[in-house]
Amino acid sequence: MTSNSNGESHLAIDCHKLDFSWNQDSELVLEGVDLNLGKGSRCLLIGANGAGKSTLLRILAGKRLTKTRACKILGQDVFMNPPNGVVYLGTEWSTNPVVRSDIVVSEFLDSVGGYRHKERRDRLLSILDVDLDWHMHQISDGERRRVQLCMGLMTEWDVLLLDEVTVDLDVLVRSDLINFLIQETETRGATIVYATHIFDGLSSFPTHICHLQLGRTPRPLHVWEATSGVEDLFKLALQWTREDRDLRRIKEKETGRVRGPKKADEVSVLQRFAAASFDSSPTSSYVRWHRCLLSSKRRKTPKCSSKSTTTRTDGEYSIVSFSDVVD
Ligand SMILES: Nc1ncnc2c1ncn2[C@@H]1O[C@H](COP(=O)(O)OP(=O)(O)OP(=O)(O)O)[C@@H](O)[C@H]1O
Repeated sequence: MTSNSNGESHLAIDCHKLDFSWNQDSELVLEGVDLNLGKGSRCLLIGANGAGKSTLLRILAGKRLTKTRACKILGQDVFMNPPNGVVYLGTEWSTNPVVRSDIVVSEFLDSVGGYRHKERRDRLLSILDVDLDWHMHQISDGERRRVQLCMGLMTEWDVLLLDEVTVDLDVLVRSDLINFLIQETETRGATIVYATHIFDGLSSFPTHICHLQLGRTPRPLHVWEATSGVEDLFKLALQWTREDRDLRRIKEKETGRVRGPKKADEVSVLQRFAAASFDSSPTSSYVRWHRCLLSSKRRKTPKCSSKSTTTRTDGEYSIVSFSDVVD
């Protein structure tokens, strides 16, 4: 780690050869990931779906334990000794029932300390165009996102970890927010890592771009030229994501895994049933499907109204004509 004469780290984020797997015996989801960012950096995290971006951000936020102590923020271990001033904002927040309950925004923000940061809170309320009188259960997804951003950004953070949280903002609010974030890094030396697939309005945002390829960082951090346009950003992301897909296909072929449609003989009985009967009346078919499952569990053999249309295959019932099955 780079440090000054006082032993303080120059790096806001110092992640070295990070490995992570979800279970002890499962494949590594992150392997040898390196991410070193100086204070004041703004890094876009780019990679295909499933590359590990959210996992990495959550590890940096100290929300997931890793076997090795590979990640430091502001010189401190992100899990064992997490530093103050790290804010993580992810998409899962909006699905929490609490933030969809009948609570007024002003009370909600006060409950997380908004009154202590009134000046910043008021600035963010203007930027994010938030009405303090909104009720959380009566606002749109984008409006709820704005409240989340206001809540998360009210305190003076040193490191901000963003996971796709600006995609549902309207273009004006998004643009004002991006300008606010740039200002925060330039005036206070705060650092941002932002995982996104949407690059509109972001060409002036990054100082660096990190490519996360199937859980690895295959190339050094890309230094972004402030003069480059959004098309350059999009082209770069497209090129990297194509590489990711080609590599993934090679890897999957090696292990015999294939995406897309399966061969006919691999399609399960129930899938065949679903395809055959959902076209006419999905709801009643669904109900009948459940009834059949229940009756097959209860009576071992589903009862059929007319000729016997069931045969047993590997402990399951193959339903030839499902409309014949009655409760
Ligand atoms: N709770 C979990 N248990 C097991 N595997 C998981 C879990 N959550 C995610 N994964 C797997 O970890 C890998 C990385 O997921 P992650 O959500 O970090 O990807 P991502 O790059 O953020 O994707 P996206 O762009 O779609 O948001 C994926 O293969 C995913 O299937």
